[in-house]
Parts: sequence; C-alpha cells; structure tokens
Amino acid sequence: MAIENYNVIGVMSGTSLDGIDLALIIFHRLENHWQYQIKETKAVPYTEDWISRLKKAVDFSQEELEKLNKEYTLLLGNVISDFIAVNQLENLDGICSHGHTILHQPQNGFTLQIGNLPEIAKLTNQKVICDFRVQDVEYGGQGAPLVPIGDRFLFPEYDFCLNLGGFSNISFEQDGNRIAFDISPVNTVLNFYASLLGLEYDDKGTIARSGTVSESLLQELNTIDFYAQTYPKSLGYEFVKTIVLPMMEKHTISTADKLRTFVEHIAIQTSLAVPKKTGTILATGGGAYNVFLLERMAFHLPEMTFKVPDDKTVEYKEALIFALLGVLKLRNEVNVLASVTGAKHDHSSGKIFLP
Ligand SMILES: Nc1ncnc2c1ncn2[C@@H]1O[C@H](COP(=O)(O)OP(=O)(O)OP(=O)(O)O)[C@@H](O)[C@H]1O
Ligand SMILES: CC(=O)N[C@H]1[C@@H]2OC[C@@H](O2)[C@@H](O)[C@@H]1O[C@H](C)C(=O)O
Repeated sequence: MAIENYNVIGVMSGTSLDGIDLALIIFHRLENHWQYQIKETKAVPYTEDWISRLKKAVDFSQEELEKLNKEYTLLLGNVISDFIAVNQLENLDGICSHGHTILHQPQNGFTLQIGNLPEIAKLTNQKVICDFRVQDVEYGGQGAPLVPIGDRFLFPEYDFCLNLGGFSNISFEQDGNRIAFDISPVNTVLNFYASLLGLEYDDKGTIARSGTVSESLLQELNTIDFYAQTYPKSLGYEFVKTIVLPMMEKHTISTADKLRTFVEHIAIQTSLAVPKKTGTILATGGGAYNVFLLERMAFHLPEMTFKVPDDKTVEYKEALIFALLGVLKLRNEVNVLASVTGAKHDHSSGKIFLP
C-alpha cells in the first residue's frame, strides 16, 4: 500500500483584507485519496497602513504596483519565516502561497496577485509554489475559483461547498464534472458598511439584523447582469467598486438598512446558485460566523442542511486547499479544472521558485 506524505505550508490572503492565513498541513496520499491534518495555524492581521495600500492598489500605476509587489513579497517572506521559526519547522516540502489579488479581469486577459516574486524563496529559504491563477487566464479561463478541486478531493461527503469570504463561491459535482463559480460579493461589501460605523466587521450580523430591507435596492441588486450570466464566472474588487457600491450609495437609507438589504441579497443569490434545493452545504470562510446571514440563507433554502465545521477548517480551508494545489503542482498533476474555470483544458498551474 503506497502512502506518500507531504509537509507543506499553505498561505492565503483573501479579498476581505483581514490578513494573511498560514497553515501547516500534512497530506497523506493513500491509493488515490488525499487525507489532511491541519497541524499549526496563524492568522496575521494587516496593519491599517497595509489595508489602505492594498485597497488603493486597484488604481495604482504600473510603477506603484511594482513597488507594492516587492514590498508585499518582503512582508509575506517575513511572515512565513516567523511562522517557520516559531513552530521550529524542518524538512518542509514547500510553501504554497496564493499572494494577494489586486486586479482580476479575466475577460481582459489578466489577473494580478502580488507577493509572488522569485525573491520569496530566498527570503524564506524554502521551495515556494505560487502564482496559481495567471496560467489559467492565459488558457482562456477565469483564473478563479481555484478551491473546487480541493473541495472534490478533501470534502467529497458534502453536496455543496460554499465559501463566504470577500466574495462567495460554490462548488458541486454535476454529471461527473466539478462545477463552481463566484456567487456574489459578501464581506467586501459588508465590511465596507461596517467600517462606516467604525467596526472591522458586523459581528454575527447583529447590525444587519437590526435593519430593514429596502425592496427597491434589493431589486436593483438582484438584477445586476453578472447574476444572470452562466458559469464559468468570477468576481473581483473592480465589480464592487464600479457596480455594487455606486448602486448602494444612490439609496439614502441607513447603514443598518444597507447591511440588512445586502445580507438578503447574498442569501437570495446563494439560493439561486444551488441547482437543487436539498442536501448538505459545507459553509466556510469568515462569513460562516455571520449568524444572521446563515439564518437568511436557511430561510431561502429551508430543506438544505448547513454545516459549519467546528474546527480550523472554517478559517483555514483556503490555506489548506492552496497547500494542496502546491503539492499537486510539485507532482505535476492537474490542480485547475477546466470545468470550473472555462480554460481550454485541465492543467497544472503555478510557479516553482527554489531558494
Ligand atoms: N464573527 C463574525 N461575524 C461576522 N462576520 C465575520 C465574523 N468573523 C469573521 N467575519 C467576516 O469574515 C471576514 C474574513 O473572512 P475570510 O477570512 O474567509 O476572508 P478571505 O480570506 O478574505 O476570503 P476570500 O479569499 O474567500 O475572499 C472578515 O473580514 C469578516 O467580514
Ligand atoms: C481572483 C481572486 O482572488 N478571487 C478570489 C476571491 O475571493 C473569493 C472568490 O473571489 C474566489 O473566486 C477567489 O478565491 C478563492 C480562494 C478561489 O480561488 O477559490
């Protein structure tokens, strides 16, 4: 019985801008099946300065972006090195790092994740596998979402995997193919309105719960073109900045009412995204802690069972899956599914940098 083991660190910075997630993962590959253990984790919050720079970067010039990329690679290198030192890690097979998405316009042929410069391998003194999205866009794909292959390998017992991060996405099996797509913005928008009230986020959705749905805003949001499109499809911050926030800002209602309306919008779009209305949904990402959001989803999908895991999978599932994408790349195996991204074929994506 062939068992293969990998010791890797998964590193993820998501679009909610809460910080950098690191997870030490041990993978066991046993006769075509993957098993995992999340051994150590750390969430490193961004400073106010970094949050502001990463937010503004969507409007940066090429020169400013290059400078930011170098500085962010240095930040990631330091954060990863600290994680290795604190946990006294040795004999790692690699660091599998997503970087941070600044621009995402697959329709125009580009996506940019910073923090993926070759220096990262020197800074950490480790083999680094990174930049997983670019090749997919070059192959005509969306470059996102990339976690669905991990959903297939690591969470096959669930009918649906729902990620509630900066944006939400869903993945499921259909006729032997994995299907997945981004559903709607989630914490990118909720955090923006929470920040107007001086909060990092709307804890458990309490403020949204206190608000009232604006039917006119809700209707406008639900008729945005993106929702009528068929998959493959993915979202970037550009969508929030140019379409969603301007639409929300036209409505002179309270911030609590905006939060309430947007929660309803997410819940409705989620219910429309699932192809069948019964089964089990694995809900992960920080939005899974938004109790009110989950209540509204359950209202629109009354026969669905929502499962929020009670372990580190909720917060570290993306770091875990990018760790798997890196291992698959090291094995030269497919880590991006064309059925999900729309690329011309399945492929093994990512760059490998040696120290
Ligand atoms: N107790 C809570 N109540 C409500 N929302 C919460 C709570 N805890 C976390 N969140 C939300 O989750 C966000 C972090 O989610 P997560 O880490 O999944 O985002 P992400 O890594 O940026 O995701 P993605 O890569 O999918 O965009 C926070 O910014 C906050 O909006
Ligand atoms: C371009 C980009 O970074 N997209 C993120 C973002 O955050 C959530 C959603 O939009 C998803 O498409 C993707 O991240 C996850 C990890 C993915 O690729 O599966």
